[in-house]
Amino acid sequence: MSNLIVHGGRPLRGDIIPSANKNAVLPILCATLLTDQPLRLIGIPEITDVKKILEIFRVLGSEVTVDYASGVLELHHRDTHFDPKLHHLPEEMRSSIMLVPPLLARFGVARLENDVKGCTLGVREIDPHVEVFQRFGAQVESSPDSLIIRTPGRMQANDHWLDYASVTTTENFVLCAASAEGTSVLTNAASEPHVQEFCRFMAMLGVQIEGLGTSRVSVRGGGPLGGGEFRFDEDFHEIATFLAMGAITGGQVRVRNSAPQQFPLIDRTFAKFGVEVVHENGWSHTRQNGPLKVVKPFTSNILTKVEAAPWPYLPVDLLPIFIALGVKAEGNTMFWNKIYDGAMGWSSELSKFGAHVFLGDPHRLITFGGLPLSPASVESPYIIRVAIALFMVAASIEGRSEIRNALPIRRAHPKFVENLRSLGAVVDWVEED
Ligand SMILES: CC(=O)N[C@H]1[C@@H](OP(=O)(O)OP(=O)(O)OC[C@H]2O[C@@H](n3ccc(=O)[nH]c3=O)[C@H](O)[C@@H]2O)O[C@H](CO)[C@@H](O)[C@@H]1O
Ligand SMILES: C=C(OP(=O)(O)O)C(=O)O
Repeated sequence: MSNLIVHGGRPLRGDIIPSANKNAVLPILCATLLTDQPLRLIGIPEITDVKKILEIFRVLGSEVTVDYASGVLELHHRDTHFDPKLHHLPEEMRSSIMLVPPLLARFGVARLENDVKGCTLGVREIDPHVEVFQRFGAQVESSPDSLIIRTPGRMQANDHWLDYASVTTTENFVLCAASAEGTSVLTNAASEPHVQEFCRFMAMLGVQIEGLGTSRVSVRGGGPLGGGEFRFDEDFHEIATFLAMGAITGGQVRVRNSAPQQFPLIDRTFAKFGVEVVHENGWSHTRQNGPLKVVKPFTSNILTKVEAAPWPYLPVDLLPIFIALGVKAEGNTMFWNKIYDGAMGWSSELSKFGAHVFLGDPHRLITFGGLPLSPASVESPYIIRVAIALFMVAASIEGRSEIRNALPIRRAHPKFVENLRSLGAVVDWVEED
């Protein structure tokens, strides 16, 4: 087990250059397998999920050259082969599911392990994915530990309407549609910034996509796919996270941010805790007047509310970070996770710091913030952003705290501890058997 030890109570200050967004990088890595032409990806982050995907590419015989220091990845899937009896896709990460369409397109068969659930946020359905594969002509067979998916011939273009705007199902639809002859249209498509970034990569490969950033995406596929060079965008999760680190510790962190147009709702959410986010000259920083305080709504008898749902709502992966601010800010806030049914169970860990939180139902949590907090040893579930939120609370409290099982952070944030140290944090990884 990897634990984070932090000696908190120090205001964090300084500049951060954010890394790429794991949830853009991973579908893009999966998509590279569609083409046998050489590719150069710039800004590849050194995170465990990336390493797992690159490892399976090597096992499949692809050429992989990566230099994390310069952030350059060269990929060439020329002599790549796949055998479902021999090759297992990476487990404990959601993105493996997006290797299925390229495997189908190139080898007519894919095998998906059962554990592609990723963070333990509650139900992570695979049925919407299976429906997409079937609509494109795939046959899906269930075995005790995996699914075997086969396409008897070429995938067939089709139209589909999702039950809900699922991020990875939208990406899987685009991946299937890229290989299917003709135009396929997806309605109720997800439109998160990482979905848009992924679609821009697909366009670079030669796929024609319309409706980027909307809930109806049209994909013209079946043509030859090329190679090329692609530079990853900055990760809005990491930008918001480091801004919040500054705010919760009473410091001020400046983060490079080339896409402030993605931030209006994120900024308004910070403002609910008395934190102003300022975007200028390609950078963002926070400003606050004294300790954090929940801003009361004008409507009488309701709580200040933070609602997370598919984009353009507040991204659900940012909710734990704002819950940390809610614990610290004087006043009461209701946090509403409209997506996951099991993403709030960790709230009992917050009480170990002396925080008062109330889990009304699996989707709704109320923080009664601003109480005196003391350092503690807390245990993170396998949820990246929760390990970070627990760290944030700990960093705001004077004394030694421990976040046990904080390893999921390494799935998404390269140099997390190094970045924190550059801001003045006293923090270390400690390994435990
Ligand atoms: C690799 C990757 O990109 N992972 C992200 C992706 O996961 P992922 O694509 O798995 O998330 P989905 O959008 O499919 O949603 C996850 C689950 O939430 C439930 N659900 C979702 C939306 C909805 O309107 N109704 C509903 O019930 C379903 O049970 C679904 O299985 O999107 C999630 C939601 O932004 C993020 O937390 C994950 O970080
Ligand atoms: C939940 C996340 O990732 P995954 O879907 O891969 O578990 C996340 O990035 O916060």
